[in-house]
Amino acid sequence: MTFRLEARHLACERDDRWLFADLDIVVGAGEIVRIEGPNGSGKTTLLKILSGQLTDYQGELYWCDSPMRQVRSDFLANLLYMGHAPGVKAALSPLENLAWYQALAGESGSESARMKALAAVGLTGFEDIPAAQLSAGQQRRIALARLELIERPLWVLDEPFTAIDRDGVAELEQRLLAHARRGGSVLVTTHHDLTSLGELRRIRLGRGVVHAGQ
Ligand SMILES: Nc1ncnc2c1ncn2[C@@H]1O[C@H](COP(=O)(O)OP(=O)(O)OP(=O)(O)O)[C@@H](O)[C@H]1O
Repeated sequence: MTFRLEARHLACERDDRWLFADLDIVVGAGEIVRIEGPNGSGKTTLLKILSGQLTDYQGELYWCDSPMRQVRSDFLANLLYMGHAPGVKAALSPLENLAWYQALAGESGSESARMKALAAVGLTGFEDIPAAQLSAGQQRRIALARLELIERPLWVLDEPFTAIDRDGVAELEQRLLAHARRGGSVLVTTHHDLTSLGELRRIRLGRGVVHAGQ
């Protein structure tokens, strides 16, 4: 699996303030890259630009060395994006939510695969309970089950550890590591330490000042 997401001279302005400017990013197979910065520094905005959800920016995006606008559907077929809200339908059970995610991804999948994914995130026994009746951490775990269920090489994860307990954080860290070791890559924002992942590539955003680097 070889692939490469690249941003060149990326810049984005909000309310007459540059969130970042002249930002160069390359993410290749097997890499975990952490986007850092204080609240309001532009992490979510950057992830939305990199995942093709926002177009009001300057600079160029490339997927596997081709301009993004020429290969957008190929890029999206390789992307799994998780926003900072869990994106769970409250009236649906965990099993139904996973079927919904699969439908959105253009996949049908089997119930046994969905059960396995829910077991992997600690939701065995809760498969048929409406998500509205589950805790915030359990709802987040439904969303995280996507990482088990839908195979995509590039993960873009905005605060995936929110509401997750300590054991869950450790498990998710290992999941990110395993994905990178299999040749996948991860772009992640988090306020957690991620100590078990060792030295990560970091991109630091600051208030109106850009600190980009390894
Ligand atoms: N659609 C929008 N219109 C105008 N301003 C916006 C919009 N979206 C975000 N902003 C502003 O851009 C700035 C960056 O927001 P963003 O959500 O990217 O920050 P963040 O680093 O992810 O913050 P946090 O750590 O709090 O999640 C904020 O000041 C926000 O108010």
